[in-house]
Amino acid sequence: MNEQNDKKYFQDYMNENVCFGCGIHNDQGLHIKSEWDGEESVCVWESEEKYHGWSNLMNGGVMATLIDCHCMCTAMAHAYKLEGRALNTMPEYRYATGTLNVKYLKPTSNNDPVELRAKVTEVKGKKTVMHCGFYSLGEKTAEAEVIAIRVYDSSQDSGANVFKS
Ligand SMILES: CCCCCCCCCCCCCC(=O)SCCNC(=O)CCNC(=O)[C@H](O)C(C)(C)COP(=O)(O)OP(=O)(O)OC[C@H]1O[C@@H](n2cnc3c(N)ncnc32)[C@H](O)[C@@H]1OP(=O)(O)O
Repeated sequence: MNEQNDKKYFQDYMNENVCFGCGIHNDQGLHIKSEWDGEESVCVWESEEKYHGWSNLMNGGVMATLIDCHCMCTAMAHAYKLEGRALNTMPEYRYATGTLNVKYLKPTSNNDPVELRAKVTEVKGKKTVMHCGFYSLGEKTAEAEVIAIRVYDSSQDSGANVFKS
């Protein structure tokens, strides 16, 4: 078996995740894959024709979704890391977007893979603040300030929690 096929990403540990951007259980989704590169989390993603904005440029909403999901998954992985435990351990945490502030700096080509690099800048209680750079051919074409809020903790009663499903 190809070594690449054995590789696991943050999203592979998110049970029951049907999210359009990061869910492994969404057949129509973007299927982003995030992993650590030192203190930063990295996601490389290739566009398809259905995600075009202009014929040669990426759609800005799709870019925002990539940033959003990469950062929510990064917040989750970072929380586990802070607790010194692996992603396949309990309790499970999930994060939702509180704030997503994207600045589009330059047009982004559809034709080449894009790279997202996120870094956690602050953790306070259930809030994780991140900066995310969005790169095309090594050039930064967008950047974002993102705030994730922990909305699910499997060790707590989730009876009335809408984020459980
Ligand atoms: C097992 C499960 C399976 C499912 C897997 C699914 C995985 C899916 C992954 C999907 C990924 C895709 C991603 C998606 O698409 S997620 C979908 C889009 N996002 C939402 O729907 C979120 C809707 N909003 C809410 O539910 C609540 O307002 C949230 C959860 C955001 C806050 O909640 P709550 O009201 O309880 O919070 P708190 O009052 O205790 O405040 C706590 C701290 O947070 C600070 N704060 C509060 N609000 C905001 C804000 N908007 N921006 C910045 N900061 C905010 C606040 O000042 C305080 O900080 P500090 O004062 O202490 O410093």
